[in-house]
This record gives sequence, structure tokens and C-alpha cells, in this order.
Amino acid sequence: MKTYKIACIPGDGIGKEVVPAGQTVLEALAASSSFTFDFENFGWGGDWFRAHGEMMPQDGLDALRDKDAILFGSAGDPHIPDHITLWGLRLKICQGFDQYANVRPTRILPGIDGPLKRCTPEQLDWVIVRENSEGEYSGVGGRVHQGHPIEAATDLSMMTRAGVERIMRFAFKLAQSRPRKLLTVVTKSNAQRHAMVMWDEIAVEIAKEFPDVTWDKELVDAATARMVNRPATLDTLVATNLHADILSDLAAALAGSLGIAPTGNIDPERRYPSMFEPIHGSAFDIMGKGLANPVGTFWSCVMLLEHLGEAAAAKTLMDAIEQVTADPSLHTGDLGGKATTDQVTQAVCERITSGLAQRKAA
Ligand SMILES: NC(=O)c1ccc[n+]([C@@H]2O[C@H](COP(=O)([O-])OP(=O)(O)OC[C@H]3O[C@@H](n4cnc5c(N)ncnc54)[C@H](O)[C@@H]3O)[C@@H](O)[C@H]2O)c1
Ligand SMILES: O=C(O)C[C@@H](O)C(=O)O
Ligand SMILES: [K+]
Ligand SMILES: [Mn+2]
Repeated sequence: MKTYKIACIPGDGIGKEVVPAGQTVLEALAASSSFTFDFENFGWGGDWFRAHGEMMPQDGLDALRDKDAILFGSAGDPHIPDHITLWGLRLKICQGFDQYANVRPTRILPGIDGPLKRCTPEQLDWVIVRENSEGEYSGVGGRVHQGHPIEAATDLSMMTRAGVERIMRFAFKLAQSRPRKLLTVVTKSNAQRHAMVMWDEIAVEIAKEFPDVTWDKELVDAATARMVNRPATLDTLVATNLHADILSDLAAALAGSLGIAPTGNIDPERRYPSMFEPIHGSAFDIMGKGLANPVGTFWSCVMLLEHLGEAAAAKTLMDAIEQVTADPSLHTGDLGGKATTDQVTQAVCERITSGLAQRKAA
């Protein structure tokens, strides 16, 4: 029997609630599948920082290197500056393992009442591809004259030809694999006249490799309006690290809640393990109460299973998730319901078990 080695890193805030929930549903799946999971938990994050002065050990990547995948929660603690927590954990792993393609699907799941009154569920089916290794997150910059009136600070967005080519190629390939074969390249080359112009030029070059993909270019500000007003004109989008970060929270909200949206931090070349996480953060306002929506993590587990090549198990889990979202009595507070994290988790586990039984009987 195949055993997958999975690292679980709950991190902070509701990450500590939704990652164990994710582990529970993966265990329910494995109970009657042809594979098992060997989970290893890592207590990195804010508590680790208080004890050791760092978010994860210096050589922590070595403990993850031979895993088949990583399930991540959130980096962010109310008592530690956000740039320390993000750079010390999530970015250390994403950049350390060169997980350069961040994939963020958005759909309006059954039973969810999206906020757009003129948008039916069929009209919103997007995948945002976020460049995940450079750009605004290159970390280049600094502060001088700190605390003095002449203080100055820079954050430099750094784009490389190799970095842009590989994310464009990934996005065109993903668009090509979807039925509509439609890609929107998000840019801001009117204002940012160097790197974003190179971004646009490389899009034109890579497009030639994919003659069957229809593509267009949209400035990021206009892209927000298009997402709201003409959602059906979009399918796959590719954007810079920061633009896609912002657009994907908007996408999640338009599909009903930040609590549902999943992501994979992918190393397409499979040199390193890829990492799966909900797109949301620590949710300071609800952490520790058992109220977090675990669906974003469950959907991330679907992406993890797909990455492992377990397509049937991925489908069983997605079906179970959709059966649960279809029932408003199983909605958490972010969706206007009263259900707890545990209730949603148990409901998904029950549907997994009945789904697997049906598959066996068929
Ligand atoms: N990938 C990551 O590790 C990651 C992602 C986003 C934010 N963060 C960090 O998390 C901290 C808080 O960030 P923020 O407030 O901007 O964003 P957030 O995603 O933590 O929360 C924004 C709002 O959405 C709600 N929400 C988010 N996920 C939910 C869920 N699963 N169920 C129900 N409600 C949910 C929260 O309650 C809150 O009202 C910061 O430290 C930030 O840096 C980390
Ligand atoms: O931007 C980040 O890296 C943190 C968070 O907002 C995310 O979307 O992962
Ligand atoms: K997260
Ligand atoms: Mn974000």
C-alpha cells in the first residue's frame, strides 16, 4: 500500500483549528482507500517564535524536503509584527522550495449565496495564477535614518525574465487544460513602465507557444471591476505576486467567503514538496472559538490529492465538500450560519464514508 508522507504545519490563529480538521478528513479518506498517510506535525509559528526567537528552525526546510506534500494553516500572530511572521514561515517555505506557481481556484459552491445579484454560479469559475517567488515579494529594500525626520524606506519589486517566463508558461498551460482555453494577463504597465512592460512582452512571446489559447490583457484596476460586473468573461488569470494576492481575496469574497478559498503553492518541476493551504490568514477575531470555516482547507486537501495523482480520492472529497455546503444548516458564521468547525468536519467525514461505500458498491 502506498504511504504518502505529509507535513502538517498549522502555524497560528485558526490555522491551529483548520489544519487538524484537514488531517481528519484526509484520514477518513485513507480509511478505505488504497493509500495511507504518514503525518508529521510541526509546531512552528508564533508560539515557536516566543520559545525560540524564530518562526521555524534555521534548517527547518531539511525536515520537509522528503515529504510528498505540506498542509499549511496560517502565519500571523496578534503579538508579533506581520512581516516577521510571514517572512519567517510562509515565505521561508514558499521561496525556499521555489514554489513559484500559486494556484487559486474560485467557484460558487452549491448552497452558497454569493453577493453578486446578477451572477449565477455557472458564471463564476476562475483560477488565479499568482507568481509566488519574486515581484513585490522579492524582499529587496531597506530603511535608512530610522526614527529621524529624514527617514527613507524602499520595497523594490524585482522581476526576472526567467521568473516571468515560467509563470506565464504555467498559466498558459493551465488555461489550455481548461474547457474554455481562456487566459487574462493582469498587468499595470501603464504606471509601472519597466518590469510590467517586460511582463507584457513576455506574455506576447509565450502566447505563441499556445496558439489554441485565447488571451487578453487587463490592467489590474479594471480587472477588479470586470470581476464584479462581467465575471463570466474570465476563466484563468495570471498576475504578479501582490496583484494576485489582492485579486484572490476579492474572488473569494465574490464566491461567498474568504473561508472557502483554497490554494496550492506548487513547484511544477517537483524538485521540492508543494504546499497546500487555505488562502485566508489567522483570523484573529474568531481564533480559538471553534468557529472557523474549514472548507478552504478541505478544498486545499483536494488540490493536494490531485497533486499526488489521487484523482478519485480528490473527487470523493470534493463531492463530500459540495454536499455539505449545499446544506445551509452546515454553514459556519462567515456564510451566515451557526455551524462549528467540528460539525462541518464531521459532516464531510460522513459524506466521504458514504461516498466511498457507494464507489465500492458500484
Ligand atoms: N497564508 C498565510 O499564512 C496568511 C494569509 C493571510 C493572512 N495572514 C496573516 O493572518 C493575520 C490576519 O490577517 P487578515 O485579518 O488580513 O486576514 P484573515 O484572512 O486572517 O481574516 C480576514 C477576515 O476573514 C475572516 N475569515 C478568514 N478565514 C476565515 C475562515 N476560515 N472562517 C471564517 N472566517 C474567516 C476573519 O474572521 C476576518 O474577519 C495577519 O497576521 C496576516 O499577515 C497569513
Ligand atoms: O501575501 C501573503 O503571502 C500572505 C497571504 O495574504 C496569502 O495570501 O498567502
Ligand atoms: K493560509
Ligand atoms: Mn492573501
